[in-house]
Amino acid sequence: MTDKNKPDGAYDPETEGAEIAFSDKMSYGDYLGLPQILSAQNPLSSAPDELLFIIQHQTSELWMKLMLHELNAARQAIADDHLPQAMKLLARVSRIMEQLNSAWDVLRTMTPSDYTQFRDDLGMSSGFQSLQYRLIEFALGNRNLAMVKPHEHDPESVRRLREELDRPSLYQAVLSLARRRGLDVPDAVTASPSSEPHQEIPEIMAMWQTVYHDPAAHWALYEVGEKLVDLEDYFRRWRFNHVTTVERVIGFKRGTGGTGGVSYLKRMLEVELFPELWHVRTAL
Ligand code: HEM
Ligand SMILES: N[C@@H](CC(=O)c1ccccc1NC=O)C(=O)O
Repeated sequence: MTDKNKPDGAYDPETEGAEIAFSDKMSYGDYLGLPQILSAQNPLSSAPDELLFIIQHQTSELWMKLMLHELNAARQAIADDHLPQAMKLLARVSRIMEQLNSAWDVLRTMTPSDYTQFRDDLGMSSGFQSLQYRLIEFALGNRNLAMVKPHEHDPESVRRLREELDRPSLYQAVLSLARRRGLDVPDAVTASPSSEPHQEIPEIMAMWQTVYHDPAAHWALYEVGEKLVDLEDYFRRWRFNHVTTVERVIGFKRGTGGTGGVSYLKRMLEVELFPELWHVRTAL
């Protein structure tokens, strides 16, 4: 731009020393891969709200990517007995869940009339087929081999899901920690990675009772236990926000993924990731 085009007093980045020549240097957009990210919104209809719908899902998937990264790091830190690091990472996971939960407030502004303009274009695609969501559930301990099936068209997704099922869940990592700290955890609970949802086990309930009866004597486990309750609390809020938004937008229609829709999502509200940590409260 020539000087005569510059209004008096306007900020001139060049004279202030700001770099302006990026043909041979890495710029903001280069580093962040923005050309790829910002060209990945491809609405199938001319409905005004389809862009909202796409961006809502894409941003959720980005936060889920970070959540998986932090959850895996937390699980490793627990296995390595690096408790302060694990606590920091789990606190971050809860903040990420808060981001995911707040995002529903944007999508809630979409009415049934807005959504029905493009719902048919979605075909049979559905969040039910979200690989990262399933990996998160598996990592936390809500494991179910049947949920791998919708990914069978994609060998890389199946590989990642199976790899996850071959690792101890976050909850199993915590229970192994409890055993290392001298608490009574039956061998069978942590002997091999589980491929089924965790069911309440009386011995684990007794173990948490010991911890919660005397927090000072078992401080590390007490802190980890509360972090898990925090995490599940946020997770439940996500499920609740989802089912409420779904009922608001499609009522009791079947889902595009083929489930009963709201009836399926309500059933998922009953899932308990860390059942003993909730049930121990009644016994205190
Ligand atoms: C208007 C918005 C939405 C509607 C109407 C909707 C509807 C549904 C329905 C009916 C299901 C059950 C599966 C099926 O049969 O399709 C489902 C599952 C799912 N949706 Fe959504 N959804 C919406 C937004 C979102 C958003 C923003 C996300 C974030 C990524 C999301 C993620 C998921 C996931 C992960 C599942 C599987 C849940 C599970 O198996 O427990 N959905 N959705
Ligand atoms: N299952 C939704 C469709 C839906 O919401 C969706 C479709 C494609 C990609 C992500 C979606 N989000 C959550 O399920 C429905 O039945 O309307």
